[in-house]
Amino acid sequence: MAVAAVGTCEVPSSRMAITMACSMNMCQWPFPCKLTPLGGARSYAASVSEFVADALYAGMLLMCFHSSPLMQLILLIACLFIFLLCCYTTYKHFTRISVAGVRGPESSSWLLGNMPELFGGQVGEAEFKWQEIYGGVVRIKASFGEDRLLVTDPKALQYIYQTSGYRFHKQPERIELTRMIRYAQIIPHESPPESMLAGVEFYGQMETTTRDTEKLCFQALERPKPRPFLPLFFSYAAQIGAKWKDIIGATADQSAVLDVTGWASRATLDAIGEAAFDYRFGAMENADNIVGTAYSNVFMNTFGSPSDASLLALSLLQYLPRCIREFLVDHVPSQGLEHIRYTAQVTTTVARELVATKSAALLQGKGSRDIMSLLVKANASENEKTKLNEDELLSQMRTIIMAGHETTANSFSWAVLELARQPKIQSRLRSEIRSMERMVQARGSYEFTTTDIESMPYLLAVVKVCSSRFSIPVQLIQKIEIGSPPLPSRILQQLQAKRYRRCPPPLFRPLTLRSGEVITELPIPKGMKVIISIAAYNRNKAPPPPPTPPPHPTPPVFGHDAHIFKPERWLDGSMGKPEAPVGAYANLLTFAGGLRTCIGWRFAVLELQAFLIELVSNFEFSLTPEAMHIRREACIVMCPTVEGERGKGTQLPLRVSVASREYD
Ligand code: HEM
Repeated sequence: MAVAAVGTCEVPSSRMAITMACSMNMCQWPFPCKLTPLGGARSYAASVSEFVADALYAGMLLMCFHSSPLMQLILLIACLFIFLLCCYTTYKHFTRISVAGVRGPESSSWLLGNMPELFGGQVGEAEFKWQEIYGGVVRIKASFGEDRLLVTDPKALQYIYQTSGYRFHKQPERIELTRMIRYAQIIPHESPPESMLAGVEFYGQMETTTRDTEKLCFQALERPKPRPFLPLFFSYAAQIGAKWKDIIGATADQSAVLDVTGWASRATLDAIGEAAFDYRFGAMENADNIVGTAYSNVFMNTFGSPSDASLLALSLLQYLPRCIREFLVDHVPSQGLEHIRYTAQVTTTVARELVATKSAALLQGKGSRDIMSLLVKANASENEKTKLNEDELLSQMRTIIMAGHETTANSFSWAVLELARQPKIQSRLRSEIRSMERMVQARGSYEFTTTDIESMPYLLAVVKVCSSRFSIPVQLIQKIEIGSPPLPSRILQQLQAKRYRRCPPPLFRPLTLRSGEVITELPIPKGMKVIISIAAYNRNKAPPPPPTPPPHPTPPVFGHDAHIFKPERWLDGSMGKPEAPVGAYANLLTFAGGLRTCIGWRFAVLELQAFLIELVSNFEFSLTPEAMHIRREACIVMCPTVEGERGKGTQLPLRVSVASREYD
């Protein structure tokens, strides 16, 4: 063994032999091998033996050269100390839960790991490939040789989102970026702990508090009666339609190339403003309005096509104390960060105006029931527990605008792109919409109700497949296992009553380790960062786990043809009842799941349905030469860009013409 050879003149050659054996994958060390920072398949054994051998060898040489007995004693103690320290770290290494045995891609860079592949390519490119080769849990490398788990296994995701949702929080470096949108003004009021993990717990607490505020927003979004959103969505879709008809009417061939994403973005900004805050941003009337302009391309500029330097900078953030992290994110001169800071400033100004107006209305007893009015009411509450401070109010507004407008706009754009690529699906959808229109008109109305929409199976299937499974707006979510969660005592009591234990997450599909061993449960160590790939889960082909005896065989996740765009999947009964349901909507992870489910998911789905009904009924979409080269740009929200024209930002140029009603 490496350590046994220490102390003889054979040390260097024995060490070299072990290192060579390891680098040639010949290492006979009985424990799972870990990639060392320098890359290549060198084992942990080699690294430790190399370090111990170097240290002891140097110590012994020094001892030989020093004649003073005191110096020799000190060196002996130092050598002993190093030896014991190495024994301890080796013991810890092999007794703590390790993910080193999980298979994953090699990384060519110790500095950046697999991050450039994950974030530099188009959405899903890397994850689809890794999922196909390695299965539902993949070990990938982050910067400085750090292991991360990329998870797409449904049962492991159930564990992360549902069973142990409180243990998984946002990562510090990602939180910094979220803070730009949401927390910027709240943090100075708190005095959080300094350590990295404690910092995460602090944010965890903040996340828990914020989720309480979100509940309030959720109530406002989920109440269908006081603010009926459907007519509002139809009216904004109709506004787009009217503008398009004007543009098309002025062309010689009665068709025009239009940037569908740009139009959808303006309409969804106005819709969220009116629905959530009872506020008119006026983006549809004025393309140059200040809020719309501030938000335009913000995701693309801030997160799109990250350079190696920015990936490295983002990784380094996690090792810095919180105050330095914040200072850097708030002040570093970078085009992307400056854009997002500007967006936050603009929204804060509008939010302040809004708070003043709503507070005045509340004082006069004219309080409305939109989200902002509910939040302002909570702000004015006598009850210290439910009281919100003004900063939190403003941050909620920023979050809702950011989370609730670009996501839906992009979702709609991807749906329309797929329809342009698949004219048969587009006409079948149009026929269903028009036949429902006739039924609505037959009862003397012009407005679709939610019940009408619910009885349009093809539309429901298209929304599920186009904009949720196939072209997901949010690519991935990163979480960190924080160990004991900072829970409110009420929830802790509930968990204790249920004898809450920490069990390893089970796996839907058994996982083959590097050693060839097959496991059905995978322990996730404390501090481990997991990456939940929404894109890859939504196209998970995993077959049912064996054995699946009749009469109730377990259905696969999305089947062997998961990469094929096929709305019929939801109509022919092939989806079955999922064995491990994960997300809130159609067993998809598009809107996350469990404790972290998007608060606006019903709102978003309804808005998408209304936009599709109105615009597909009236217009025909076809591909342009540029639309043949659309990139699925990975910038938190998946944005469309044109290959070779990424400098122009988000765009989806499609040919739009008025759909004929001749054969109706
Ligand atoms: C197609 C549209 C949408 C998609 C795909 C989507 C997706 C998501 C996802 C995946 C998350 C979880 C993020 C995480 O765990 O870190 C989330 C959170 C959230 N969503 Fe949505 N969402 C959409 C529309 C909306 C709308 C319309 C609203 C508001 C009206 C909204 C408000 C929120 C909020 C407030 C959060 C929590 C943000 C946070 O914790 O930082 N979303 N959404």
